[in-house]
Amino acid sequence: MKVLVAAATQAEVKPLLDWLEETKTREVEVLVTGIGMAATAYSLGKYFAKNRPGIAIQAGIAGSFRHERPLGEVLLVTREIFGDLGAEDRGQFTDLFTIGLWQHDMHPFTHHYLINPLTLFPENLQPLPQVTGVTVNTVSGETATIARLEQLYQPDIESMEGAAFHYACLVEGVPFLQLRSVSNYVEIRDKSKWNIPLAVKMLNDTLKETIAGLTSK
Ligand SMILES: O=C(O)c1cccc(C(=O)CC[C@H]2O[C@@H](n3cnc4c(=O)[nH]cnc43)[C@H](O)[C@@H]2O)c1
Repeated sequence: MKVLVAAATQAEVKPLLDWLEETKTREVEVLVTGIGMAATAYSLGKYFAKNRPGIAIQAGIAGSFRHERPLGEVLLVTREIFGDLGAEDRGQFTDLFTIGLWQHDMHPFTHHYLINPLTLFPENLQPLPQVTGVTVNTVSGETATIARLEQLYQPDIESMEGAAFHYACLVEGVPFLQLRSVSNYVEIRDKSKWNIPLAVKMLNDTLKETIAGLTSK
């Protein structure tokens, strides 16, 4: 089966790239989409216009709203939402559903979430915690922003690409998985507390296992 791995940056999937080279795995294509929703949507749209993978896997690091989740933990994001697409109305954020520009159950949304139906689930994938992701253009670092996102959407993690990936795969009918490892907590910004090397290592260990199962390596 042809597997697409989409990542925002090459650094997030470098161990996987090295392993694919070592094992001479040919069924896997890695697409470095760039950071953010616009770059991800453009890159995936262009890719799907010419290619039809059996499964697409988005792999990346993320911030966790849940402080009980240890840094480095790998999560399967099964529900996504756009976190800052809307309008400000007298100091209050209102999303496109509440404004009425989008309907809650319009395709590909299910009650305003982008839900992975998990039509293809690799047998060897360890039972990872299934979580909800919110996707934003700006990494949240203010108490008011964090409280707003938690109150509106009850997210477990935050990324800058997840919802764009779910949207593209759902519209194209491509089975998909979003794997994220926790590199930091969503809190008042302190980059010294992030652990990107650990998150990248754990993410890539899970990615290799998943791909080995899909390609019988
Ligand atoms: O140095 C920075 O300020 C910085 C900010 C965001 C991301 C990075 C990266 O190096 C990785 C890019 C990737 O990371 C995801 N990410 C990680 N933590 C968060 C978060 O708390 N909120 C949103 N996104 C996060 C994101 O998907 C980026 O594409 C460096």
